[in-house]
Amino acid sequence: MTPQDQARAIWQAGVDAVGGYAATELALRDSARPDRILAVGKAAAAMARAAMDRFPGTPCLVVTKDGHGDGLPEDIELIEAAHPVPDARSLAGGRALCQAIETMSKDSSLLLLVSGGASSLAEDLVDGHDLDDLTALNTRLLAEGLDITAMNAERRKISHVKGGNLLAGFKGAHVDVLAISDVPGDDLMVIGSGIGALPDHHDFQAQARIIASNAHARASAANKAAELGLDIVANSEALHQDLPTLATQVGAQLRNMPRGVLILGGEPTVVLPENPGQGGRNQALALALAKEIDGEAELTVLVGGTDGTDGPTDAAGGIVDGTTWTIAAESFLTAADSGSFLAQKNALLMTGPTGTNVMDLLVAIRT
Ligand SMILES: Nc1ncnc2c1ncn2[C@@H]1O[C@H](COP(=O)(O)OP(=O)(O)OP(=O)(O)O)[C@@H](O)[C@H]1O
Ligand SMILES: O=C(O)[C@H](O)CO
Repeated sequence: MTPQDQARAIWQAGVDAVGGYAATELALRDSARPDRILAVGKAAAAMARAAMDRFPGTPCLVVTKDGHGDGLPEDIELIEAAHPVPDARSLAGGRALCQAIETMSKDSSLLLLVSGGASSLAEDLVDGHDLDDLTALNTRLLAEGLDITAMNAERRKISHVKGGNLLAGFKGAHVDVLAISDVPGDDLMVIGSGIGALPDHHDFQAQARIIASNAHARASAANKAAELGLDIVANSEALHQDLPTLATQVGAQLRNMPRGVLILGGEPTVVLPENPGQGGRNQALALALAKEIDGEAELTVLVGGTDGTDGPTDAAGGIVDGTTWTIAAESFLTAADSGSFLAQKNALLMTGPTGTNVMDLLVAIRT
């Protein structure tokens, strides 16, 4: 196995361990049949499939990202919408979720399946705001280098579904919320801007559980590395700063690491130029790290979004080594066009939607 194959296998083991289907299936093992299933987020289709296999025939609505609902059975109602910047279908998704909840009867029970991406995919705006405001807000937030906690605090301010507002409309008896976390601290008020958060005051019985997270993925990635006979040099959720700072820090860590595997999770923040090129956080970090490890023949670094789609691209991330960087790469890095450079070098990580979303995962190997 080449170091590149090993890095791919370790990353994939991490992602597989937090698959939306398996995590939901496990979580529902002892649950009673709900009257309605609603699923929203990038992992919504996988989570809904598991719920429908467990409770066939239950009315089910999935609101997910374009292409992420492919192949869903016809008895599941599907709304696909834009991500990371919402579109009119996001408003349709938000309204459909609200309507589904508001029409539930007094003694009914709801299963709500939440995963990251929901902030963009489902929205119902408070009075005085329209789609133009929504897209402008999101475009600005995505370019400003804010972390997800700060970004989602802004998104909640104009939303009728976020911050516990969706479940505030539930007049039934019981709600079970299962969430896959793609935020630091696994806070339900931040995942999807709190679309699955419980309102401050409610009369229904409620259970809310985080069923998969970045920590789960990293633990399984580390198990895979051990299985491959590699030493774990470090395993932590450390990717939470702005990209240039992180590239410098992780770059130094990589240059100094002994033989073995380094596993890092998290979500770097990115400040974008006015007209960004083709890329995403993971591709940008991979390319910035290629510069840091230029000439280090024993190092291979894979950086990938666990959802399988990095920024507004089809790639999940990038895989680089000590030979990837060239002088020409500098202008791609500056123009936020890392994807174009990595594509030329055949260094893109392509997985397609993975059925989960637990932030980003970096796997570095020194042979
Ligand atoms: N050309 C680019 N180069 C680098 N980063 C980019 C580029 N275009 C967009 N981004 C970044 O991609 C991120 C949004 O895309 P992505 O879907 O991967 O994020 P996400 O955090 O996984 O979304 P969510 O949290 O809603 O699931 C933002 O951080 C944005 O700044
Ligand atoms: O949708 C969102 O807000 C992010 O993915 C965090 O959950």
